[in-house]
Amino acid sequence: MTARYGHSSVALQARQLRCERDDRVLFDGLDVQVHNGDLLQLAGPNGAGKTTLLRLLAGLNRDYSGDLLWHGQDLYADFPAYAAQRLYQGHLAAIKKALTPLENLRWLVSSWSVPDDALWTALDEVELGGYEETPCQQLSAGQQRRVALARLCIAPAPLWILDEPFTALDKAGVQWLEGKLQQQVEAGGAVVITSHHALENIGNLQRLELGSHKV
Ligand SMILES: Nc1ncnc2c1ncn2[C@@H]1O[C@H](COP(=O)(O)OP(=O)(O)OP(=O)(O)O)[C@@H](O)[C@H]1O
Repeated sequence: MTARYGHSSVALQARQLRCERDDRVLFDGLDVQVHNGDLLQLAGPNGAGKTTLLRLLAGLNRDYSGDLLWHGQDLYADFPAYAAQRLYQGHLAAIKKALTPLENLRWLVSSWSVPDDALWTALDEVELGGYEETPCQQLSAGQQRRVALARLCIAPAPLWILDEPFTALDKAGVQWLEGKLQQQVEAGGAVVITSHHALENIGNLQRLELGSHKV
């Protein structure tokens, strides 16, 4: 199929990355390469540094040494341009509970020009048809997660950085999300993900095990 996001070059790269937390070295000398069309799963025990690494890669934390590059350029050389290319979903759904799914989604995709009818279609795709204008505090945990994930349907970001996105999803939701990940890599997009969910069925899977560094 034609790759929406271009040929298979190195998209995101970490070189000799080091990060410490409270005098504990989480990783040191870490080299990571994510190509267009790759799905990189970060693995490792609780506290190994998976979320920390995702936040570094997303540009949400600058407490590191080493290099972080997006298509060969430092992440911070033109950070707004990088931020518009990557979609970050933290381990919490991180939606505003007083707002409706429609209002949340409008805010979540505000970096991109997404017409309102696409928001309705996305909410329908995540089985929230009929709940579009219900305050999110009245939705279940899985439905709230679906609100956050609905942006995967519409945000034209070539890089997805996802922290435990399967949390709270039911079987149908898990299948839907697996399908979205597959579509993203087939379209030449890249995904970096932490998940305890098996992702072996998705193409171009790579795994990076964290947690080998001691104090
Ligand atoms: N803001 C912070 N300040 C100090 N220490 C932190 C901070 N954030 C994380 N840590 C520490 O860094 C280590 C790595 O945390 P992190 O959340 O990256 O691990 P993780 O691999 O994602 O774990 P889990 O599987 O439990 O989600 C932990 O020991 C944690 O206590």
